[in-house]
Amino acid sequence: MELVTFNWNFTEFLSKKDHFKGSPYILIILNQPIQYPNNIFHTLWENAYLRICADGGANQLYDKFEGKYIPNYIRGDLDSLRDDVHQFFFLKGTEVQHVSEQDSTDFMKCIDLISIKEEKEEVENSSKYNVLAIGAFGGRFDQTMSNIHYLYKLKDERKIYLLSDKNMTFLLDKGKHNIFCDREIEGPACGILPIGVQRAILTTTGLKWNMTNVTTSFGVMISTSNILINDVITIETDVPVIWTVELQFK
Ligand SMILES: Nc1ncnc2c1ncn2[C@@H]1O[C@H](COP(=O)(O)OP(=O)(O)OP(=O)(O)O)[C@@H](O)[C@H]1O
Ligand SMILES: Cc1ncc(C[n+]2csc(CCO)c2C)c(N)n1
Repeated sequence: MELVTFNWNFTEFLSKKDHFKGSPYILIILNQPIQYPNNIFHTLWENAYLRICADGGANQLYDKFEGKYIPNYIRGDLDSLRDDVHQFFFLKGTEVQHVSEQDSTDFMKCIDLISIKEEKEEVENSSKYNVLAIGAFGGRFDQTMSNIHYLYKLKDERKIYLLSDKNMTFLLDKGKHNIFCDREIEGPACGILPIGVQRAILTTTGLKWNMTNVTTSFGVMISTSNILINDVITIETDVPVIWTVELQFK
């Protein structure tokens, strides 16, 4: 059977607003310090169709930029959102949504909001918004793993890019992938992680250590500390795996 081909181009999100031709995306700000250079954050913010803070993500936005950027929504169980930040953004017109349910994270609650809006706007399945979630990796390993878990849960729904200032990560579903890299920003280090699967059979091009029908599996062999050597990386996988690449903003 013909394998599905997917194309990925993260750096299109970094083109200046007037030149942005990528698919529309929604920016979710998670609760980790915002450490991008200001111009990079500004571009990610400006290019986004909507901006949502997951609970304490609003504290990070407020502390870093002192109210220069006003999100459309703050959503979560609101156990991390500070009162002063709540009050400030509320008065500036942000819609603050309290969802008390304790079986999904604030990140997932933000994705739920996107689905609710898409349903209302009658967005077709093929045009669902991509998501760029910043602050996805950091102190707590359970939070980091939960963010990755949602890549699996939502893989048939939309493209989700998990970001920190040092990493960019997304899920490669079963099939063929062309990953277009801007090596001024992405790499050199990268990895392909067979998380959530027994094993993955991988074939790659564009890496220093390529694989041809290699079985990778935790406890046996996984490809980490690999190196980008082309601007286009191709990866074929028989099951979903995680692609991760380091970022360097100069
Ligand atoms: N240390 C971390 N590493 C990675 N992601 C994080 C971390 N801390 C928070 N996040 C992300 O930010 C979101 C909002 O986090 P926040 O700290 O405001 O709420 P929380 O109550 O600790 O988390 P939750 O209720 O979602 O479990 C989380 O859902 C998660 O996706
Ligand atoms: C088996 C199981 N483990 C942990 C939690 C707790 N939990 C999961 S997500 C979340 C965050 C809510 O903002 C919390 C508290 C649960 N419900 N079920």
